[in-house]
Amino acid sequence: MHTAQQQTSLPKEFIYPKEELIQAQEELNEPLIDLGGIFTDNNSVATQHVPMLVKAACLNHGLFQVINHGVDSQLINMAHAHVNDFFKLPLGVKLKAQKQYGSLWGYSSAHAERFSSRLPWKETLSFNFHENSGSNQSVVVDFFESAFGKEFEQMGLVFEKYCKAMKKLGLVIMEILGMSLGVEKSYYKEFFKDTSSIMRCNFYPTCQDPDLALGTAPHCDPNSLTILHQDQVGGLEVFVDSKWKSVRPRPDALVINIGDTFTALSNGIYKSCVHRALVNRQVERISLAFFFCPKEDKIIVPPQALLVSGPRMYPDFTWFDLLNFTQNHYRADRATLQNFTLWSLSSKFNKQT
Ligand SMILES: C=C1C[C@]23C[C@H]1CC[C@H]2[C@]1(C)CCC[C@@](C)(C(=O)O)[C@H]1[C@@H]3C(=O)O
Ligand SMILES: O=C(O)CCC(=O)C(=O)O
Ligand SMILES: [Fe+2]
Repeated sequence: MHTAQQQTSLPKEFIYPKEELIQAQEELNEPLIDLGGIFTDNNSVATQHVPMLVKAACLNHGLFQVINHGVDSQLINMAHAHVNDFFKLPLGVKLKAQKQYGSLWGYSSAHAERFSSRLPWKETLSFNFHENSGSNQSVVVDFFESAFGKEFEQMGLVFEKYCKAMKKLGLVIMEILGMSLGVEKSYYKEFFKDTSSIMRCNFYPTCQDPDLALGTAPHCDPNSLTILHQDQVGGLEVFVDSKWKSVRPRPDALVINIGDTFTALSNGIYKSCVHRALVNRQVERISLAFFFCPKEDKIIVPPQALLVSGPRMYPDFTWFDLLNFTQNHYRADRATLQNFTLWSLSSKFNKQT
């Protein structure tokens, strides 16, 4: 048990073991990648330099930042302003969309509906994003209006636009990732064109004892790619070379990290980034995470070009299977993909016998 436990007013559900709380002493030296001017007239990536930088980061730790990414800075600011206003609303309003056990959508305070220890010091608002072919109906506006009422239409419209911009950028990154791995340029871009993704707004309140709690515990994102915008407070850290390193907030940049599903799609070549978020005593923090995911029923298979030099590292699975694992069987952490692999192999084995 933590020795400081008796001297803190922090509820014990929020206290993490001492060894998980060692703070970063240095900044991550991730590449800051300029996406300005890398496209040809038909919107295709026309430089080898960017894929080379991306490759180095993804072989090493799985995180890089991009600038001149094409997402309107006003849109990002509006998204942050709406999120700030949302989390300042009375609890009763936020609870209109209370996240239910077994669902990913809605408002959650500390994931207390799911877990009872190592609770994260955060509130979250999560919703689904996909583009309905043939329909003008926006899933995002629908979510806000049906959860909170017509007054939330504007927030829904801002986030609809934000998610569309994230999807567009996600597809560009997929092209860059394909080039960097030496596979056919359009392979991953095609694979993800019908993505159904998860948008999550994270709000980290100030914490009376930030040395005992975590905003988000160490984990790899189970999805394929995460595009994150953090405010200027700081708190995001990456585990690399057996040390925690902080990721410097840059207002004009988006943080991109590789998730477990992309690790599987690259046959284990690219690292899913181990990261966490700290909290602090002085100032609350907001981050906007767009979890870029494959369509739920698509089989995750690496391209043939990555299979010539060695065996398959992971079994066939779908995003539906891995998502279900993280929501119903296992709390996502740094070993999700490894444990999912063991679990799915043993459940297939059990089905056969
Ligand atoms: C599929 C998902 C599970 C989580 C939300 C999305 C993508 C990231 C995952 C998460 C953020 C990883 C850390 C643990 C987690 C429980 C959290 O702190 O929010 C994870 C999400 C979740 O299961 O809700
Ligand atoms: O808030 C952050 O900086 C990171 C959040 C995160 O890792 C997540 O939501 O998956
Ligand atoms: Fe994450």
